[in-house]
Amino acid sequence: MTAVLRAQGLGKKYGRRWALADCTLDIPSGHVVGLVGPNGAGKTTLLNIACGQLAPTAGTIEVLGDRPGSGPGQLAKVGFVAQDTPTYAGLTVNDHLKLGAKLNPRWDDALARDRIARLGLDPDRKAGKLSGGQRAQLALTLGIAKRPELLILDEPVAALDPLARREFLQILMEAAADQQLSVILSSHLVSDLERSCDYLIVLVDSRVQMNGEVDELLNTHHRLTGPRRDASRLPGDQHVISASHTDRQSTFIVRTTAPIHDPAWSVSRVGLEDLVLAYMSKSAEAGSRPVLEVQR
Ligand SMILES: Nc1ncnc2c1ncn2[C@@H]1O[C@H](COP(=O)(O)OP(=O)(O)OP(=O)(O)O)[C@@H](O)[C@H]1O
Repeated sequence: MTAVLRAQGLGKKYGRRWALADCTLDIPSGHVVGLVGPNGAGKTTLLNIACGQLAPTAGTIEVLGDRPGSGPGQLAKVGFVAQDTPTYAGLTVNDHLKLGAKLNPRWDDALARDRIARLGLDPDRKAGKLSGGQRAQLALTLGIAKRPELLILDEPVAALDPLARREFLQILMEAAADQQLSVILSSHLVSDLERSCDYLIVLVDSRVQMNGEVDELLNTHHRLTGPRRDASRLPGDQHVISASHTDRQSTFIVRTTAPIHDPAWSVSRVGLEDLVLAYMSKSAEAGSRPVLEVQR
């Protein structure tokens, strides 16, 4: 399957500090990809590089087989909705659609107008007079009607109420299914990503800590609970992601593709949110950063 994004040793440095370091990813097409990580982890940096707005300091990146922003053909294939879902305050909804039609060679006007009608947005209303949620929906409509092969969204739901968030993600998932669109979406809200994404990247402290298809990640991570034991006594093929102990009991989250036969352990599945938190905690313990607060 073609890679939607392929990065090798990708990095971006501001002054002496790496905003993104040694990032190697190979994301197959046809996925809704969730990108999660604490504030300052490097998510926006990665997404800005992927859409061609930032040049990397190190490494290579290909998006849909080309260097990001390498020409009109590549730009037409990639849609980007930036973090603050930018719209032009002085232009009406209708003006935005006309602008979209002018600027995008694959523009689907019928789709754009249908979505605006479904959302109940007044075409004559200026974007500056829309609510934050309505502006986000307008920005998403522009992104979808551009008919890109890849739509990149940087925290698009941050300002939305829970219902608007759900509707927004619903529209996104419908578009991904109907248009065979690949999506990369950053968010702090793991529960939203759990509902909408089938591929996950966890980025902490400028580095990719975990990435892969959600089903595969859930199938290869296990919570082991049993009599207290040191992590060094676990089999070598059980990679320990997190460990906690009481006087008598140990709980580990491990990653392994091998079956777990040890009868001392009670083995259970790990939910996506716990898994994300385990990787974030692991990274926070290794460094000095606080763990991200994951909101519900
Ligand atoms: N223009 C810039 N100049 C200097 N440093 C920057 C610049 N942009 C980002 N950084 C730094 O790079 C790091 C990564 O920032 P980035 O915006 O990519 O993180 P993020 O994961 O998107 O964070 P958030 O969740 O808060 O949006 C941070 O330490 C940030 O301070």
